[in-house]
Amino acid sequence: MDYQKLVDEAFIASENAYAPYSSFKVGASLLLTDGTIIHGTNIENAAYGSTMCAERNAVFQAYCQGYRKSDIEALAIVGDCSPLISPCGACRQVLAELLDPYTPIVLGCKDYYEVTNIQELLPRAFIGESL
Ligand SMILES: O=c1ccn([C@H]2C[C@H](O)[C@@H](CO)O2)c(=O)[nH]1
Ligand SMILES: [Zn+2]
Repeated sequence: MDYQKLVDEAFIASENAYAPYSSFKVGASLLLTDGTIIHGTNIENAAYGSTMCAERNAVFQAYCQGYRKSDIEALAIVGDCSPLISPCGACRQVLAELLDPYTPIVLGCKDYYEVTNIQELLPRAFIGESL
């Protein structure tokens, strides 16, 4: 899999970020098994808590289009930060439910990336099977 291409796609996505409050533009890109790439960006709000993160927007968009976790090959998340962006707790909780545990998650910045997964980012997650 071409992780660098997915990182590049996430940076393209970040150009559409709506981040007037933090000025911190985040981009996400999802590669699906049928080759489709879905973008997400952070969308902020004057009521700060109503902000939505880039990676949740991307995964929610995939689900809105009818895709499910088995259709998701990889997720990239990028931001202009050093060394790497790190998804917030709310996103980790959502990704634990909507991605397979070992689906590659690529965390990127301008010239460096690392590949992880949600099992590593949120071990022992609370998931629906616990209910
Ligand atoms: O993984 C992350 C981390 C932060 N943000 C956004 C939320 C907010 O708009 C801005 C600053 O926290 O960055 C994301 O979209 N994804
Ligand atoms: Zn988040």
